[in-house]
Amino acid sequence: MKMFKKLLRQIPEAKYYLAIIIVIGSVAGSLIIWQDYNLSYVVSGVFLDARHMQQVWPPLLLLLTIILIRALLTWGNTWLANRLAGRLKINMRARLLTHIFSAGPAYTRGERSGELINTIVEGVEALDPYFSQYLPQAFLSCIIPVVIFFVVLRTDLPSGIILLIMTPILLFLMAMAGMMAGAETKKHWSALSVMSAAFLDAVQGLTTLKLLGRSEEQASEVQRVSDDFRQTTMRTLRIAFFSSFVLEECATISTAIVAVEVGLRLLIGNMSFFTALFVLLLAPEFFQPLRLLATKYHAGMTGSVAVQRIIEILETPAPIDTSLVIEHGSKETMEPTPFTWDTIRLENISYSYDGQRHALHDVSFQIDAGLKIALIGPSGAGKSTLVQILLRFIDVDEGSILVGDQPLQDIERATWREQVAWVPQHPYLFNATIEQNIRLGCASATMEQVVEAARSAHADEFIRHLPQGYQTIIGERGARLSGGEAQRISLARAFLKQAPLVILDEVTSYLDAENETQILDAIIHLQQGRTILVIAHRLRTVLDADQIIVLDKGRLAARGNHRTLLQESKMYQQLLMSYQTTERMDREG
Ligand SMILES: Nc1ncnc2c1ncn2[C@@H]1O[C@H](COP(=O)(O)OP(=O)(O)OP(=O)(O)O)[C@@H](O)[C@H]1O
Repeated sequence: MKMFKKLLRQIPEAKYYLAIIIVIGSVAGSLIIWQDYNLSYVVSGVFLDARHMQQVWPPLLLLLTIILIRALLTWGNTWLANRLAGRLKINMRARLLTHIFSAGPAYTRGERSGELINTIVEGVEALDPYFSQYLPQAFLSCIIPVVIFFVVLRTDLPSGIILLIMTPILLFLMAMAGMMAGAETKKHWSALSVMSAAFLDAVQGLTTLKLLGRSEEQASEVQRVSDDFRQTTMRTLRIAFFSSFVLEECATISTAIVAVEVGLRLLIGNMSFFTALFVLLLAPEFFQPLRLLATKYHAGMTGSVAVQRIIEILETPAPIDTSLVIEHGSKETMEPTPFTWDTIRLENISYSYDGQRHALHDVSFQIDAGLKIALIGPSGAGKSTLVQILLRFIDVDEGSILVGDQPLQDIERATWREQVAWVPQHPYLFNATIEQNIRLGCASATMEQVVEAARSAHADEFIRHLPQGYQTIIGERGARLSGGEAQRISLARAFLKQAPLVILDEVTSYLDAENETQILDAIIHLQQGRTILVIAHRLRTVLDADQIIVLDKGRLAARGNHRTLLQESKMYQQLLMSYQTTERMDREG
């Protein structure tokens, strides 16, 4: 119930839809009493009181009208429920995606992508039967039987008492079924998430697994989790079918008891035929909502587990700004915002992912506009964390970052990100056309500007040789491009964005000579007139830098230019030696 309230808080309009569905459902459900009343009147009038057609014509007409109204109300309710479910799914998927984008890579790195995808696809899908069937039925099961009970009680006290005795037994059985199904559905959901994650891992890591000769082990792991999933599915379905069967039987027996009691009293002349027939018609209707609820129980349980996970994701603290930023993508314009700065000062910043170990500790340095800063350090030194902070995917725990005189945290994320272009080591390319991929740098750019950016990134030539040029679809993650080509598309995005600060994670993987020359050339071109912060992996980049920042185990180990660091920093000397060795090995193949 708590989760349900939280979900309704996320989607307020669902409340109104649900209220209308429940009101219409209650009216349609209650009309059955009137319908049964008229039916009993007509049947007892014709068979026992030998009434003529003219005498029963008005109640018969009324009966047909009620049946028609009920049919219309039920149809309208189904339409409304499906509409609510459809809107809800679209809304929820958008919210989840926006939230995950907003929480940024620091969040997704700590989660299994397969599990997140499962929640966005399957979890949101499970909201459909939950909202359109289970929830309205759960409410109607509380309303309609109560109304029918009071009508039966007023019409015939003994039958009312039988219903009163049978109801707690039925409710107890439902509660038992609910408890068993609840625990099993949770297991079922987590087995589904584990299976989705395992499949995604296996597909994404296919090349690595094949090369290491481990594909069979991974296949048997996938087989194992699939088997787990099959078993939990079977268990959940067994419970669902069994509980549905028990409830069905209990409702049938209860109706039969009322029928026997009414039949006996009718025989001994203790009851009128009209009352007996009316009570007999109402008794199954009393149990009908609960029976229907039992058939929707499984969908309801799956939905409520999915709701829990969805709320958990949505409640993960995320930055206030929910702008959608993909790599260095700016949202709208190429126009520079009226916002200038000449320095970025990092003052004693610290950050920890888990609240225990510092990924960055007490780091201070300054980035002057127009200069090229190289960031170096051994693996795990905190370079990527620093970049994540500057891209505002995470905020510092301690210390401050001043852009000019303004604290970075006070600048709206979207405004700040318009100032920054990010060229990662492994750029993410979407399964879209080349033009659309470059255009992520600036949505409103003209085609000429896109081509110009591609030309500056030395990408135009190879693009023109592709079958459909700029309109070629490049496959998931740019599967149909080489590493160097993907890198040049990413650089074209950065050119298109025209941001004053470029953050660059230099390519380390081996590129062929032509690709390497073109990329280095493009980077040099990109650096002109801009401030550059580069996670350097090449000797030449380090030597070219105006300032070098050396990080080690999250701390600032040294800073200065090449000449001073060579004399003063042992760490720097060691890093230079390791760069030299790597590059020599690369050259020697
Ligand atoms: N999402 C995360 N959750 C928890 N710890 C993390 C996370 N990302 C990084 N870390 C830890 O923070 C520290 C700094 O990592 P970071 O990725 O910033 O280093 P790096 O210098 O970029 O390393 P590399 O050169 O290998 O990419 C490491 O100890 C790493 O294990």
